[in-house]
Amino acid sequence: MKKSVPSRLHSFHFPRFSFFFLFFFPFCSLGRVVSTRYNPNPSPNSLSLSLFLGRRIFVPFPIPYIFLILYFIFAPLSVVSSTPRQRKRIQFSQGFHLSYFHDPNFALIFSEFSIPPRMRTAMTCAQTLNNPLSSTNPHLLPHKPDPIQLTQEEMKRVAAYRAADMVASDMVVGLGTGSTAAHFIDRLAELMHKGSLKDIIGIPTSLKTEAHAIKAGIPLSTLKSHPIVDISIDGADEVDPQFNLVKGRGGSLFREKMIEGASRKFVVIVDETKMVACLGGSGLSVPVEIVPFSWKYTLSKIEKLFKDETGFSARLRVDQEKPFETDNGNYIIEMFFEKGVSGDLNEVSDRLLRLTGVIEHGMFLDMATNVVVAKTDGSVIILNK
Ligand SMILES: O=C(CO)[C@H](O)[C@H](O)COP(=O)(O)O
Repeated sequence: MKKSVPSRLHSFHFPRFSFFFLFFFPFCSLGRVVSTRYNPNPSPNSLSLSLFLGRRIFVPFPIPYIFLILYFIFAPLSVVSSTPRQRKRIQFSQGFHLSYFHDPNFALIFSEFSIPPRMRTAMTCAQTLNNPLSSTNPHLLPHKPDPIQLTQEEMKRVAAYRAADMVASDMVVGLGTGSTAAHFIDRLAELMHKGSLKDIIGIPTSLKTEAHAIKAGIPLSTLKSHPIVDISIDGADEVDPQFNLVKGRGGSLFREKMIEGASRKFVVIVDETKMVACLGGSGLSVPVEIVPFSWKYTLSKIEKLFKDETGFSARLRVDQEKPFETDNGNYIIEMFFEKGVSGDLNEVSDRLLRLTGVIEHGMFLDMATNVVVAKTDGSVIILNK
């Protein structure tokens, strides 16, 4: 059992001066009785010993009664608190407890009602400090809960849910691919089923997303039927300060770039770990989709293009010892930049796209209109172009 710390704030110790009332009452009241018997104009301070004289006790003089009342309130308590006795304690839930004594003269005697330490601390702080958290006295501080630390998955969900608020009824919505976009699809479906969003049409950016959206009950269409997309919401692997992105580590960069490029608004949803100073700066791959035919030729062309880039390397993406295939039946070349992609990104993009065999690359330049960034503390920042 925790030892409670005595404090004026959390426990009330009854005064120890009740004996004063015990003795003073008879002197006062009987002084009045005696004086009325022997003296037609009695003084209230006359001394008498006849404490229990029936009717005569009801003298119209208030002071003895006040002392009597005070005595009955304080005497038992002061006796207890001034006499060393074994204290008993009843523990209630939530940390409250009641201490008491069993005294032969006064039976059960209430002694102390104690407030739980956590409430006590809060009270202490509330009384002594304007802002308890700014106190320099650690003993007065309430227990500071650890700051929220979201996992990366939780951050992805936070960003996705926030972005779902940007969708309105009757919109054609580009549905991204990846784990962050998957949270968005779940949320979108939830809002549609609740009736908060009506008449949504989704355009999936991959076969995986298509399957997910069908399962979630989102009506789907294609870019052919809906060439203008109101809003696309998708994750990214990297976001630089100009909202340029690296996408496609999930392998869906071609369809993503097409659908997101056809969108009035392209909202990128990321956790804060995806924010980089320059593309490729995370040290992870920048993907390029290429045709499978003579892929080694295309790989060698890419290597030649970046031969002056220190620490550059490129390789074919493999999945279970076989070349990874995109939804379009193509391969992916993964490019690695030791210090990020240098030079003019548009120029780098153009040179890459001119290489025979290259279909598309994962640098999404000047496409995103908004970036929703979830932070580990649970807050969300929305960056608008
Ligand atoms: O571009 C993508 C798929 O092609 C993804 O959006 C990107 O890889 C981010 O994925 P995740 O949300 O799982 O981190």
